[in-house]
Amino acid sequence: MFDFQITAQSGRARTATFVTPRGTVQTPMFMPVGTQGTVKGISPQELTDIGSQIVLANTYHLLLRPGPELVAAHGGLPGFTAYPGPFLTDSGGFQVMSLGHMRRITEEGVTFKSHLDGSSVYLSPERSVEVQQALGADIIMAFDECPPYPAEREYIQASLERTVRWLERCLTFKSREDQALFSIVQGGVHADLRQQSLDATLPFATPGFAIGGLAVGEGKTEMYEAVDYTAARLPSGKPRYLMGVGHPEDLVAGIALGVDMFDCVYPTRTGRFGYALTDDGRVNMNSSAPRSDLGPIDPECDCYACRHYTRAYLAHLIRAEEMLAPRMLSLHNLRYLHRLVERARAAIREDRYAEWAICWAERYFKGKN
Ligand SMILES: CNc1nc2c(CCNCC3CCCC3)c3nc(N)[nH]c(=O)c3cc2[nH]1
Repeated sequence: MFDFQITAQSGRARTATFVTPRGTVQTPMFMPVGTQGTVKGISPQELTDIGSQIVLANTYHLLLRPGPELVAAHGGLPGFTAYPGPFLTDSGGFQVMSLGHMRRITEEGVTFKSHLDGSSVYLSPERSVEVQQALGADIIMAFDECPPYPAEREYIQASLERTVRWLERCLTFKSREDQALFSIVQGGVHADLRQQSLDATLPFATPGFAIGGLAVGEGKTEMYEAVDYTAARLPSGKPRYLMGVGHPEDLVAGIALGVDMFDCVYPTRTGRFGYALTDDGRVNMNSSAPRSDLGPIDPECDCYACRHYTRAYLAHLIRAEEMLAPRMLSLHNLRYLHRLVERARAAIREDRYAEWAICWAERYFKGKN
């Protein structure tokens, strides 16, 4: 179980298969985000049709509503959502950080106020693992702290040391053998703190490792430098998961640096806002130009929207505030990212990833200044 086998390599980019209890997946992969047990507006059948493999859900949100007991009563997330999985759940650490003022962090854990009704909620390494075991995901995440950006070096260092102590508590408490717990490397944008987090985290030899603490407002250069440094020092025989990333160019760059797994709300969120991803950049479907365009969003895309609808029809739906619009743009954007990583995997297998990535980027950024 959780066997990770590299099948091809091109520079630091690699393709691999990863065995989970609910299916063997191909990496590099993009994982759609289904915060509340649904990828907003997209059905499980549609997710499968567009090539989704692992879907994410969130401990924080599902703990608050409907509660882990109800999900467990369905046999876990697959029974609850009708998506067969595999599933990955985040530990709630990030969401608590992003709640800002509404939380208090101690060595024991974090107390925060529910964003739903203001009630006091408590998360700790043990409670996070307990909830994730009840939710029944195939991959669960260590309860960590993702420091805010910017943050003092001293804070980042103290935080990463606590995150390692929390990791040990997660592993001590964990009782299910059919779930892989991934540890999370922190350290902000400081190479020496990244190294300290690596030195303390690697000995736990978890089935996979995540690069955390990034995509929180630091510049792209700082993010890529931290990803470059960390990914190169994670074991090559285990999956590397870059949390919360990202835009198409971030996936292409991350794969070049040896990252295998990505998640981000971007494709679905920007789709709901009326933006469509293409190889020529992002298209604003809210503007006037698409209204008279009888072509598809992307002639090279095979998704339902691109096979059935013109840009003009979708622009009409947006202006009419019809719910099919955000659904179809989200579906297309997810398919775009799945196709992007499918093409990346093909380029890796042909050992021409660098050439493919440069060619993709030249076209993608041609329209942008
Ligand atoms: C967007 N940027 C970003 N996201 C991060 C996330 C969240 C990743 N996405 C999770 C899904 C979103 C809702 C359902 C699960 C991070 N998560 C953790 N635990 N630790 C990070 O350092 C961490 C760091 C992150 N940076």
